Amino acid sequence: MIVGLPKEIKNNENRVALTPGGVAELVKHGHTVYVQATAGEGSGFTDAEYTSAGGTILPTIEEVYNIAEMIVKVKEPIESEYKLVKPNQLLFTYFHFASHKPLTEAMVASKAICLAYETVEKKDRSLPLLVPMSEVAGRMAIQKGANYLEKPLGGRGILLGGVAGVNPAKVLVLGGGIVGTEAAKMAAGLGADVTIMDISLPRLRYLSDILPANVKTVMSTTYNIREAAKNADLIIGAVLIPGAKAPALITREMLKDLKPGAVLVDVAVDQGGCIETCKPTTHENPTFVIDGVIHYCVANMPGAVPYTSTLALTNATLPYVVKLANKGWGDACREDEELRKGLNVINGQIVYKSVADAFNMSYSPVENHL
Ligand SMILES: NC(=O)C1=CN([C@@H]2O[C@H](COP(=O)(O)OP(=O)(O)OC[C@H]3O[C@@H](n4cnc5c(N)ncnc54)[C@H](O)[C@@H]3O)[C@@H](O)[C@H]2O)C=CC1
Ligand SMILES: CC(=O)C(=O)O
Ligand SMILES: [Mg+2]
Repeated sequence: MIVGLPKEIKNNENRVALTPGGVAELVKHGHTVYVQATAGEGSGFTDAEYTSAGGTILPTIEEVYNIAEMIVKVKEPIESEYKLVKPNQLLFTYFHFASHKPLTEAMVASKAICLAYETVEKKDRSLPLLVPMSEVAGRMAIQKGANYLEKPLGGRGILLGGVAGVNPAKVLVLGGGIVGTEAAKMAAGLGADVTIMDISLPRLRYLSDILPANVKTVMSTTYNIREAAKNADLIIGAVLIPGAKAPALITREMLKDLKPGAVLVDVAVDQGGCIETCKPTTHENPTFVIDGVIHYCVANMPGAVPYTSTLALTNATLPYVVKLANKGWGDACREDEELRKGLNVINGQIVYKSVADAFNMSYSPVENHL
């Protein structure tokens, strides 16, 4: 198969979807890989390394999209890329469709095959291609939150861990999945007073077992969220309903009861956010303030730490990339239920129910296309 590796063009997105090692693996299986010039630069990989791994460098993004049967990316195509996507071309990347109608409409119109990293799902319901980036973003959320709590950046001026004789900051984590667990661990490690909420009692039991004593587990209900939010210095949004738009757990109306200078980090922003006032921001301009509360809503947080994120992401994606290249998307998805769950758009039809539901668009079960 002819595989294309474009350079990411989202704001401050420094990751790349294949390392030179990944290219070598595809070449070993008989595939041809075209790499856009400087695609790996942000992650520390030179064009020469891709060439010696067996890849061919192309100067422009247009040439890469034009020649490739499968495009392997990190982030969803942005507007300038929509016109480059071809009918029957396979795109394997994060899409987060349910939070972005224009992207959904553009990919439907393109008649391409969109296989989304974030909905590839194992039998145990875990999301193997989301996990590594959620680990990164969960850990980063506390670094960012601690930073924006500093007075010169507009925050309350409280140190997460406090010091001897002074109370630590209160951190509220909404959602106890991968992002939430990593955030709670980091905040606890810094000595904060942490509360983590989830709607799953078995998950809360597990978290209560593994997390240290300065993390309390609490059932996620509107009442409990409202009470905990009033006292929180830092709130992390980390809920997910796979493929669907996130529920608004912190509403516009709750903001007036929050502490002035409190910080909200809505990691779930890529699925629309679980804080009603959240809208996507960029690494260049990451925050905005409403009612005296700082909002940090960067939709590609791991893009800022590409030396960690590119390796973590490609460790997880490469086996699936090789399988798709070896078998083609049809056979690969027929045989492999995990990959089949990743199919969101096929040839002009939405085949993932919660994406269709998010926009009241028509839905066509994936089985009709395999
Ligand atoms: N902004 C960024 O750069 C990044 C964003 N993300 C996003 O972070 C979000 C979370 O991802 P993961 O932790 O991997 O998901 P996950 O599936 O591991 O965890 C989500 C948790 O939310 C819980 N949940 C669902 N509804 C809830 C409610 N009403 N109240 C409390 N908990 C609720 C679920 O029970 C589950 O435990 C996703 O939207 C993901 O795309 C992930 C990585 C990077
Ligand atoms: C998961 C995701 O959206 C990211 O890593 O940017
Ligand atoms: Mg994202």
